[in-house]
Amino acid sequence: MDRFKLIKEVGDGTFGSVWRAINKQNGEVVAVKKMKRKYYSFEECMSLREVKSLRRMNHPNIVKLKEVIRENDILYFIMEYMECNLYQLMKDRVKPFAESDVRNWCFQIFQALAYMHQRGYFHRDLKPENLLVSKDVLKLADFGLAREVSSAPPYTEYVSTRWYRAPEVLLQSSAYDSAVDMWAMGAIMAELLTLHPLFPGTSEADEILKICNVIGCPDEQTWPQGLSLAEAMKYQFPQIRGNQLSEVMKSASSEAVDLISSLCSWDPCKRPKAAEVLQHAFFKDCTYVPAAVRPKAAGPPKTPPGVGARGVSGHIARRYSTGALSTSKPAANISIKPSSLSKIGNIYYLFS
Ligand SMILES: Nc1ncnc2c1ncn2[C@@H]1O[C@H](COP(=O)(O)OP(=O)(O)OP(=O)(O)O)[C@@H](O)[C@H]1O
Repeated sequence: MDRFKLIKEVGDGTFGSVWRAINKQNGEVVAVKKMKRKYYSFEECMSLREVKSLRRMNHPNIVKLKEVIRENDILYFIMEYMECNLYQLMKDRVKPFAESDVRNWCFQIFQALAYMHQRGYFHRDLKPENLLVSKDVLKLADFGLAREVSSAPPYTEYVSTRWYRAPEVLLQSSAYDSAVDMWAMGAIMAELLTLHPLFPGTSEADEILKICNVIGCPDEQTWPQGLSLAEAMKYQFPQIRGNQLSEVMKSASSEAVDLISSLCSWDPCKRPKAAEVLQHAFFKDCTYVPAAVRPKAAGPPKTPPGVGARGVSGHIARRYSTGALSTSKPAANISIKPSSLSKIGNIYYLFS
Protein backbone atom coordinates (compact mmCIF):
# COMPACT_ATOMS: atom_id res chain seq x y z
CA MET A 1 0.00 0.00 0.00
CA ASP A 2 3.09 2.25 -0.03
CA ARG A 3 2.09 3.18 -3.57
CA PHE A 4 -0.98 5.00 -2.28
CA LYS A 5 -1.28 8.13 -0.17
CA LEU A 6 -4.58 8.16 1.75
CA ILE A 7 -5.96 11.70 1.73
CA LYS A 8 -9.36 11.66 3.42
CA GLU A 9 -12.01 9.23 4.62
CA VAL A 10 -15.07 9.69 2.40
CA GLY A 11 -17.30 6.84 3.53
CA ASP A 12 -17.78 4.42 6.37
CA GLY A 13 -19.91 1.38 5.63
CA THR A 14 -20.72 -1.82 7.46
CA PHE A 15 -17.87 -3.74 5.85
CA GLY A 16 -15.27 -1.14 5.03
CA SER A 17 -14.12 2.45 5.25
CA VAL A 18 -13.51 4.26 1.98
CA TRP A 19 -10.72 6.79 1.42
CA ARG A 20 -9.86 9.24 -1.30
CA ALA A 21 -6.25 8.45 -2.16
CA ILE A 22 -3.54 9.19 -4.69
CA ASN A 23 -1.51 6.63 -6.56
CA LYS A 24 1.96 8.06 -5.96
CA GLN A 25 3.35 6.38 -9.08
CA ASN A 26 1.05 8.05 -11.60
CA GLY A 27 -0.80 10.77 -9.64
CA GLU A 28 -4.18 9.13 -10.27
CA VAL A 29 -6.91 9.86 -7.71
CA VAL A 30 -8.50 6.59 -6.57
CA ALA A 31 -10.88 5.31 -3.90
CA VAL A 32 -9.40 2.82 -1.44
CA LYS A 33 -11.87 0.64 0.43
CA LYS A 34 -10.21 -0.86 3.49
CA MET A 35 -12.18 -3.86 4.70
CA LYS A 36 -12.93 -4.01 8.41
CA ARG A 37 -12.39 -7.70 9.06
CA LYS A 38 -9.10 -9.46 8.54
CA TYR A 39 -8.42 -11.88 5.70
CA TYR A 40 -5.89 -14.62 6.35
CA SER A 41 -5.51 -15.93 2.79
CA PHE A 42 -5.84 -14.49 -0.67
CA GLU A 43 -8.16 -17.34 -1.68
CA GLU A 44 -10.57 -16.15 1.00
CA CYS A 45 -10.50 -12.65 -0.53
CA MET A 46 -11.04 -14.04 -4.01
CA SER A 47 -14.20 -15.80 -2.91
CA LEU A 48 -15.78 -12.52 -1.78
CA ARG A 49 -18.85 -11.62 -3.80
CA GLU A 50 -17.70 -8.04 -4.13
CA VAL A 51 -14.54 -9.24 -5.88
CA LYS A 52 -16.17 -11.99 -7.92
CA SER A 53 -18.98 -9.85 -9.26
CA LEU A 54 -17.15 -6.52 -9.71
CA ARG A 55 -14.30 -8.18 -11.63
CA ARG A 56 -16.82 -9.43 -14.16
CA MET A 57 -18.49 -6.06 -14.69
CA ASN A 58 -17.25 -3.73 -17.38
CA HIS A 59 -19.78 -0.96 -17.88
CA PRO A 60 -19.45 2.86 -17.86
CA ASN A 61 -22.08 3.06 -15.10
CA ILE A 62 -20.55 0.46 -12.78
CA VAL A 63 -17.66 1.54 -10.57
CA LYS A 64 -14.39 -0.05 -11.73
CA LEU A 65 -12.39 -2.27 -9.42
CA LYS A 66 -8.76 -1.61 -10.36
CA GLU A 67 -6.83 -3.74 -7.89
CA VAL A 68 -7.30 -5.96 -4.88
CA ILE A 69 -4.46 -5.88 -2.36
CA ARG A 70 -3.99 -7.96 0.78
CA GLU A 71 -1.28 -6.69 3.07
CA ASN A 72 -0.76 -7.71 6.70
CA ASP A 73 -4.08 -9.58 6.59
CA ILE A 74 -5.90 -6.39 5.63
CA LEU A 75 -7.83 -6.33 2.38
CA TYR A 76 -7.96 -3.19 0.22
CA PHE A 77 -10.01 -2.57 -2.91
CA ILE A 78 -8.57 0.09 -5.23
CA MET A 79 -11.46 1.57 -7.22
CA GLU A 80 -12.05 4.48 -9.51
CA TYR A 81 -12.89 7.55 -7.42
CA MET A 82 -16.33 9.19 -7.49
CA GLU A 83 -17.09 12.62 -6.00
CA CYS A 84 -20.13 11.83 -3.87
CA ASN A 85 -23.23 9.65 -3.56
CA LEU A 86 -26.89 10.40 -4.26
CA TYR A 87 -27.79 10.52 -0.57
CA GLN A 88 -25.20 13.27 0.00
CA LEU A 89 -26.65 15.16 -2.97
CA MET A 90 -30.17 14.95 -1.52
CA LYS A 91 -29.62 15.47 2.17
CA ASP A 92 -29.10 19.24 2.35
CA ARG A 93 -31.32 20.11 -0.58
CA VAL A 94 -34.55 22.01 -0.16
CA LYS A 95 -35.61 22.45 -3.77
CA PRO A 96 -36.39 19.20 -5.61
CA PHE A 97 -34.16 18.23 -8.51
CA ALA A 98 -35.43 18.97 -12.01
CA GLU A 99 -37.16 15.92 -13.45
CA SER A 100 -34.67 16.03 -16.33
CA ASP A 101 -31.78 15.49 -13.87
CA VAL A 102 -33.59 12.56 -12.25
CA ARG A 103 -34.33 11.17 -15.71
CA ASN A 104 -30.66 11.36 -16.79
CA TRP A 105 -29.40 9.77 -13.57
CA CYS A 106 -31.96 6.97 -13.59
CA PHE A 107 -31.41 6.27 -17.29
CA GLN A 108 -27.76 5.56 -16.48
CA ILE A 109 -28.56 3.32 -13.52
CA PHE A 110 -31.13 1.32 -15.49
CA GLN A 111 -28.51 0.82 -18.21
CA ALA A 112 -26.10 -0.56 -15.59
CA LEU A 113 -28.87 -2.78 -14.18
CA ALA A 114 -29.88 -4.05 -17.61
CA TYR A 115 -26.21 -4.93 -18.20
CA MET A 116 -25.75 -6.78 -14.92
CA HIS A 117 -29.15 -8.48 -14.90
CA GLN A 118 -28.57 -9.72 -18.47
CA ARG A 119 -25.27 -11.17 -17.31
CA GLY A 120 -26.97 -13.03 -14.52
CA TYR A 121 -26.23 -10.80 -11.51
CA PHE A 122 -28.46 -8.72 -9.29
CA HIS A 123 -27.27 -6.12 -6.80
CA ARG A 124 -29.62 -6.63 -3.80
CA ASP A 125 -28.60 -3.48 -1.90
CA LEU A 126 -29.55 -0.55 -4.09
CA LYS A 127 -29.89 2.66 -2.08
CA PRO A 128 -28.91 6.30 -2.67
CA GLU A 129 -25.62 5.76 -0.76
CA ASN A 130 -24.58 3.12 -3.29
CA LEU A 131 -25.25 5.29 -6.35
CA LEU A 132 -22.11 7.35 -6.85
CA VAL A 133 -21.93 10.63 -8.77
CA SER A 134 -19.09 12.48 -10.49
CA LYS A 135 -20.13 15.46 -12.61
CA ASP A 136 -23.14 14.13 -14.52
CA VAL A 137 -22.08 10.48 -14.45
CA LEU A 138 -23.75 7.99 -12.12
CA LYS A 139 -22.25 4.63 -11.20
CA LEU A 140 -23.43 1.65 -9.24
CA ALA A 141 -21.17 0.70 -6.31
CA ASP A 142 -20.99 -1.70 -3.37
CA PHE A 143 -21.36 -5.16 -4.77
CA GLY A 144 -20.96 -6.72 -1.33
CA LEU A 145 -24.39 -8.37 -1.62
CA ALA A 146 -24.47 -8.98 -5.37
CA ARG A 147 -25.75 -12.41 -6.32
CA GLU A 148 -25.61 -14.61 -9.34
CA VAL A 149 -29.14 -15.26 -10.54
CA SER A 150 -28.09 -18.84 -11.30
CA SER A 151 -26.76 -19.46 -7.78
CA ALA A 152 -29.19 -21.67 -5.98
CA PRO A 153 -31.80 -20.32 -3.57
CA PRO A 154 -32.63 -20.27 -0.71
CA TYR A 155 -31.06 -16.88 -0.13
CA THR A 156 -31.31 -16.49 3.59
CA GLU A 157 -28.63 -14.01 4.59
CA TYR A 158 -29.13 -10.32 5.31
CA VAL A 159 -30.45 -8.50 2.29
CA SER A 160 -30.73 -4.80 1.53
CA THR A 161 -31.47 -1.72 3.50
CA ARG A 162 -35.00 -1.68 4.89
CA TRP A 163 -36.39 1.41 3.11
CA TYR A 164 -35.53 -0.05 -0.28
CA ARG A 165 -36.22 -3.69 0.57
CA ALA A 166 -38.70 -5.46 -1.69
CA PRO A 167 -41.86 -6.95 -0.08
CA GLU A 168 -40.95 -10.53 -1.03
CA VAL A 169 -37.70 -10.11 0.94
CA LEU A 170 -39.56 -8.51 3.88
CA LEU A 171 -41.88 -11.53 3.82
CA GLN A 172 -38.87 -13.87 3.90
CA SER A 173 -39.22 -15.38 0.46
CA SER A 174 -36.14 -17.49 -0.16
CA ALA A 175 -36.31 -17.37 -3.95
CA TYR A 176 -36.30 -13.75 -5.03
CA ASP A 177 -34.52 -12.40 -8.11
CA SER A 178 -33.45 -9.24 -9.96
CA ALA A 179 -36.96 -7.80 -9.42
CA VAL A 180 -35.75 -6.76 -5.93
CA ASP A 181 -33.47 -4.22 -7.67
CA MET A 182 -36.43 -2.86 -9.63
CA TRP A 183 -38.44 -2.31 -6.43
CA ALA A 184 -35.51 -0.44 -4.88
CA MET A 185 -35.19 1.73 -7.99
CA GLY A 186 -38.89 2.70 -7.76
CA ALA A 187 -38.35 3.84 -4.17
CA ILE A 188 -35.13 5.68 -5.08
CA MET A 189 -36.73 7.46 -8.08
CA ALA A 190 -39.60 8.67 -5.89
CA GLU A 191 -37.13 9.90 -3.26
CA LEU A 192 -35.12 11.78 -5.88
CA LEU A 193 -38.29 13.50 -7.12
CA THR A 194 -39.68 14.45 -3.68
CA LEU A 195 -36.52 14.47 -1.50
CA HIS A 196 -38.42 12.24 0.96
CA PRO A 197 -38.02 8.47 1.30
CA LEU A 198 -41.12 6.75 -0.11
CA PHE A 199 -41.27 3.93 2.48
CA PRO A 200 -39.32 5.05 5.60
CA GLY A 201 -40.19 2.09 7.85
CA THR A 202 -38.83 2.07 11.39
CA SER A 203 -39.01 -1.73 11.62
CA GLU A 204 -39.84 -4.53 9.20
CA ALA A 205 -43.54 -4.49 10.21
CA ASP A 206 -43.64 -0.71 9.91
CA GLU A 207 -41.96 -1.00 6.50
CA ILE A 208 -44.86 -3.13 5.23
CA LEU A 209 -47.33 -0.69 6.80
CA LYS A 210 -45.61 2.24 5.05
CA ILE A 211 -45.84 0.37 1.74
CA CYS A 212 -49.57 -0.37 2.30
CA ASN A 213 -50.16 3.31 3.11
CA VAL A 214 -48.94 4.24 -0.36
CA ILE A 215 -49.91 1.35 -2.67
CA GLY A 216 -52.67 -0.32 -0.63
CA CYS A 217 -52.52 -3.87 0.75
CA PRO A 218 -52.14 -6.77 -1.72
CA ASP A 219 -55.01 -9.16 -2.55
CA GLU A 220 -55.60 -12.37 -4.51
CA GLN A 221 -55.53 -10.41 -7.78
CA THR A 222 -52.46 -8.29 -7.18
CA TRP A 223 -50.16 -10.77 -5.39
CA PRO A 224 -51.45 -14.24 -4.50
CA GLN A 225 -47.94 -15.54 -3.63
CA GLY A 226 -47.54 -12.63 -1.20
CA LEU A 227 -50.65 -13.72 0.69
CA SER A 228 -49.17 -17.23 0.99
CA LEU A 229 -45.83 -15.84 2.19
CA ALA A 230 -47.65 -13.73 4.79
CA GLU A 231 -49.73 -16.70 5.90
CA ALA A 232 -46.61 -18.87 6.25
CA MET A 233 -45.15 -16.38 8.71
CA LYS A 234 -48.52 -15.69 10.36
CA TYR A 235 -48.49 -12.08 9.26
CA GLN A 236 -51.69 -10.19 8.51
CA PHE A 237 -51.53 -7.28 6.09
CA PRO A 238 -53.17 -4.12 7.41
CA GLN A 239 -56.37 -3.67 5.38
CA ILE A 240 -55.57 -0.29 3.85
CA ARG A 241 -56.49 1.07 0.41
CA GLY A 242 -53.48 3.39 0.16
CA ASN A 243 -52.98 6.86 -1.20
CA GLN A 244 -52.59 7.36 -4.90
CA LEU A 245 -48.89 7.62 -5.72
CA SER A 246 -49.72 10.82 -7.61
CA GLU A 247 -50.92 12.29 -4.28
CA VAL A 248 -47.59 11.49 -2.65
CA MET A 249 -45.67 12.97 -5.58
CA LYS A 250 -47.79 15.94 -6.56
CA SER A 251 -45.31 17.67 -8.85
CA ALA A 252 -44.08 14.55 -10.70
CA SER A 253 -45.08 13.97 -14.32
CA SER A 254 -47.65 11.25 -15.09
CA GLU A 255 -44.89 9.25 -16.85
CA ALA A 256 -42.74 9.31 -13.71
CA VAL A 257 -45.68 8.24 -11.53
CA ASP A 258 -46.60 5.48 -13.97
CA LEU A 259 -43.05 4.11 -14.00
CA ILE A 260 -42.67 4.22 -10.21
CA SER A 261 -46.08 2.48 -9.76
CA SER A 262 -45.01 -0.37 -12.00
CA LEU A 263 -41.57 -0.68 -10.33
CA CYS A 264 -43.25 -0.71 -6.92
CA SER A 265 -45.71 -3.50 -7.77
CA TRP A 266 -46.29 -5.97 -4.94
CA ASP A 267 -45.86 -8.88 -7.32
CA PRO A 268 -42.22 -9.15 -8.48
CA CYS A 269 -43.39 -10.71 -11.77
CA LYS A 270 -45.35 -7.54 -12.56
CA ARG A 271 -42.33 -5.25 -12.20
CA PRO A 272 -40.73 -4.36 -15.55
CA LYS A 273 -37.22 -5.62 -16.35
CA ALA A 274 -34.42 -3.02 -16.50
CA ALA A 275 -34.18 -3.31 -20.30
CA GLU A 276 -37.96 -2.69 -20.57
CA VAL A 277 -37.74 0.34 -18.28
CA LEU A 278 -35.32 1.98 -20.74
CA GLN A 279 -38.18 1.89 -23.29
CA HIS A 280 -40.73 3.48 -20.90
CA ALA A 281 -42.36 6.82 -21.85
CA PHE A 282 -40.51 8.49 -18.93
CA PHE A 283 -37.30 7.96 -20.92
CA LYS A 284 -38.84 8.79 -24.30
CA ASP A 285 -36.27 10.67 -26.39
CA CYS A 286 -33.70 10.02 -23.65
CA THR A 287 -30.54 9.00 -25.42
CA TYR A 288 -28.55 10.63 -22.70
CA VAL A 289 -24.82 9.93 -22.70
CA PRO A 290 -22.96 11.68 -19.88
CA ALA A 291 -20.27 14.12 -21.02
CA ALA A 292 -17.51 12.11 -19.36
CA VAL A 293 -18.25 9.08 -21.51
CA ARG A 294 -19.00 11.01 -24.73
CA PRO A 295 -16.40 11.30 -27.54
CA LYS A 296 -13.79 14.00 -26.87
CA ALA A 297 -15.44 16.79 -28.93
CA ALA A 298 -18.16 17.28 -26.31
CA GLY A 299 -17.89 20.29 -23.96
CA PRO A 300 -16.88 20.18 -20.31
CA PRO A 301 -19.16 18.12 -18.07
CA LYS A 302 -21.75 20.03 -16.12
CA THR A 303 -21.69 19.78 -12.35
CA PRO A 304 -24.93 18.27 -11.06
CA PRO A 305 -27.11 20.40 -8.80
CA GLY A 306 -25.90 20.37 -5.24
CA VAL A 307 -22.39 19.06 -5.87
CA GLY A 308 -19.91 21.48 -4.49
CA ALA A 309 -17.05 21.22 -2.10
CA ARG A 310 -19.61 19.97 0.45
CA GLY A 311 -20.46 16.99 -1.75
CA VAL A 312 -17.52 15.00 -0.44
CA SER A 313 -17.25 16.35 3.06
CA GLY A 314 -18.41 14.74 6.26
CA HIS A 315 -19.39 11.22 7.15
CA ILE A 316 -22.52 9.62 5.88
CA ALA A 317 -25.21 9.48 8.51
CA ARG A 318 -26.58 5.93 8.84
CA ARG A 319 -30.27 6.31 8.20
CA TYR A 320 -31.43 2.87 9.13
CA SER A 321 -30.25 -0.03 11.20
CA THR A 322 -28.91 -2.94 9.21
CA GLY A 323 -29.56 -5.98 11.38
CA ALA A 324 -29.35 -9.44 9.95
CA LEU A 325 -32.54 -11.25 8.99
CA SER A 326 -31.09 -14.67 9.65
CA THR A 327 -27.95 -16.77 9.41
CA SER A 328 -25.68 -16.70 6.40
CA LYS A 329 -24.95 -19.40 3.89
CA PRO A 330 -21.67 -19.83 2.02
CA ALA A 331 -21.33 -17.94 -1.26
CA ALA A 332 -21.83 -19.80 -4.54
CA ASN A 333 -18.58 -21.20 -5.90
CA ILE A 334 -17.19 -19.38 -8.95
CA SER A 335 -13.64 -19.99 -10.09
CA ILE A 336 -11.28 -17.01 -10.46
CA LYS A 337 -8.63 -17.11 -13.15
CA PRO A 338 -5.32 -16.60 -11.33
CA SER A 339 -3.66 -15.06 -14.41
CA SER A 340 -3.66 -11.53 -13.02
CA LEU A 341 -2.60 -12.52 -9.52
CA SER A 342 0.89 -11.66 -8.37
CA LYS A 343 2.78 -11.88 -5.10
CA ILE A 344 5.49 -9.38 -4.26
CA GLY A 345 7.07 -10.09 -0.88
CA ASN A 346 4.19 -10.75 1.46
CA ILE A 347 1.70 -8.69 -0.51
CA TYR A 348 -0.74 -10.15 -3.01
CA TYR A 349 -2.05 -8.07 -5.88
CA LEU A 350 -4.89 -8.67 -8.28
CA PHE A 351 -4.91 -6.40 -11.30
CA SER A 352 -8.02 -6.03 -13.40
N1 LIG B 1 -15.43 4.38 -5.59
C1 LIG B 1 -15.81 5.24 -4.66
N2 LIG B 1 -15.52 6.57 -4.78
C2 LIG B 1 -15.90 7.44 -3.82
N3 LIG B 1 -16.62 7.12 -2.73
C3 LIG B 1 -16.95 5.83 -2.57
C4 LIG B 1 -16.56 4.83 -3.50
N4 LIG B 1 -17.05 3.64 -3.09
C5 LIG B 1 -17.70 3.89 -1.94
N5 LIG B 1 -17.66 5.20 -1.62
C6 LIG B 1 -18.26 5.85 -0.45
O1 LIG B 1 -18.14 5.03 0.69
C7 LIG B 1 -19.44 4.67 1.19
C8 LIG B 1 -19.38 3.24 1.73
O2 LIG B 1 -18.95 2.37 0.69
P1 LIG B 1 -19.55 0.92 0.51
O3 LIG B 1 -21.04 1.02 0.37
O4 LIG B 1 -18.81 0.23 -0.59
O5 LIG B 1 -19.17 0.26 1.92
P2 LIG B 1 -19.89 -0.91 2.69
O6 LIG B 1 -19.12 -1.17 3.93
O7 LIG B 1 -20.07 -2.06 1.75
O8 LIG B 1 -21.27 -0.21 3.00
P3 LIG B 1 -22.71 -0.80 3.37
O9 LIG B 1 -22.87 -0.54 4.83
O10 LIG B 1 -23.62 0.05 2.53
O11 LIG B 1 -22.73 -2.24 2.96
C9 LIG B 1 -20.38 4.85 -0.01
O12 LIG B 1 -21.69 5.17 0.42
C10 LIG B 1 -19.75 6.03 -0.74
O13 LIG B 1 -20.18 7.26 -0.22
